Amino acid sequence: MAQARTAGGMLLLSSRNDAAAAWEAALAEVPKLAVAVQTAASDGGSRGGAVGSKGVLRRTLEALPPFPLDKLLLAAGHTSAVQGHAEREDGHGAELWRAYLLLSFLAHAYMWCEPGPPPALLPAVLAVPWARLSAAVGMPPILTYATYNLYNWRRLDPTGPVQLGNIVCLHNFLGGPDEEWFRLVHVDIEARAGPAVAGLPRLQQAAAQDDAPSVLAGLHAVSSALQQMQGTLSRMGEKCDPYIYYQRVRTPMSGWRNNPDLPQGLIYEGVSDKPLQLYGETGAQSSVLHAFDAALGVQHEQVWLRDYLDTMVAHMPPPHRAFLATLAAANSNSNTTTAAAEAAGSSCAGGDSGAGQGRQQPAVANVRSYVLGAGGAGGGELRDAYNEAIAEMEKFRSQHKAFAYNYIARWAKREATGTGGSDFMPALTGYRDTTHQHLLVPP
Ligand code: HEM
Repeated sequence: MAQARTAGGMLLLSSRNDAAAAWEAALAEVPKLAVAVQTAASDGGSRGGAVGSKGVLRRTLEALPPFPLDKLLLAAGHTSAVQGHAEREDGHGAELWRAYLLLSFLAHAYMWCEPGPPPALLPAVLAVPWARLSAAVGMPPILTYATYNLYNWRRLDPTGPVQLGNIVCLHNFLGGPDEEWFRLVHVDIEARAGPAVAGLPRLQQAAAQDDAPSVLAGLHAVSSALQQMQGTLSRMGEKCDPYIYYQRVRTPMSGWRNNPDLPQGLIYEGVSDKPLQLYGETGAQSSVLHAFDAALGVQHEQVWLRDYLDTMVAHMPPPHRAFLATLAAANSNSNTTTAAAEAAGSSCAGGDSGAGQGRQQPAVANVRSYVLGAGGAGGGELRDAYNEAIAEMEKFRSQHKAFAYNYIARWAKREATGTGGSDFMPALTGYRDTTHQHLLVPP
């Protein structure tokens, strides 16, 4: 997670020039403009709710000065030197990520924060800089889990922990406790998962070295993280009401692929005459469950389930993708391999960012194969620890599926898709059941 980048980036962009300051001001104003639009509509004002109609929010965004993109891209090299950590972590400057977040929020506000059907075209003033920034940071031009959650929070007490009670969001669409809490629960879950995720390469190395105590420790860390994640998820209802979530919180996260409101997709004016179809923001773009799947050798055999998760990986920051590729590569060979750790070179979760640059990597192995092959009493202990981790992952997926039902499916009048565009109830059942099928039975 990259709090420093986002908070620091906000100041950098605002102070760059008047145009940048105008864009930052618009972002801060989104919740106000969204309410103003709705008030006008209910008063019988300018908003009739017809396709393409424009209220004060859309008009304000269209009137923004050209986004100072070229200056930003030119300055990125200089910024990278200043923001050394951000440059190493993402391969791009903090300011570019800040601008990508800003454009993502404003584009989704333009699309979804006025009542009525969404427009079929995103105007060039938003579409062109958004598309160019997306390319610059290696992400798709759509709101992602990274911009919605991972780079969108700060601590109240900067010396305190990253946990509910000490974190707040930087930006909102409509605002209010339900939206804020929904997002912060995700951030807390990422923080609970972080240490175990960071330990996964070491777990695969321990398997390669036949270091059973370290494999046990790594598996216990995964179980413990998943238990804590369930604890946080169980708190969702404290401040995020299912009905408010369904009616208000979820809409701005939506995309334009497999979305009945935009069946053709969305035209990005000045970018492409053909509509683009892209999935919206979803927890499926968090690397945590993907990483646990990869490290424990959980494979989603059904093509449609696997394809969806693979597509979600393309919505993650490049270092997260590389980290997942590294973990998965260890599974392609049931013997040890060093190539795996060289595949991508850096970790999303605090790993050595200098990895893969000419240094020989420690051998890694498929953890599931290692546990399967371990005999004797030690083998039983390893199998129990592996099964506990799988069982906790199944519990998390089960609990999460219940939330998806309570917060979406039970309110939906027509067949609902998730904000990430999936046919989610069968999909979430499939992910849970596949996890269960990976429990090892005693020989
Ligand atoms: C009220 C709370 C939540 C709801 C309603 C919800 C809804 C959904 C839906 C509908 C999907 C299917 C993909 C899509 O089309 O969007 C999904 C997938 C997913 N969500 Fe959530 N989600 C919630 C909270 C969370 C949280 C807190 C996390 C933690 C990171 C999370 C992680 C995931 C993951 C990992 C997937 C992919 C499926 C899997 O690997 O099992 N979700 N979610």
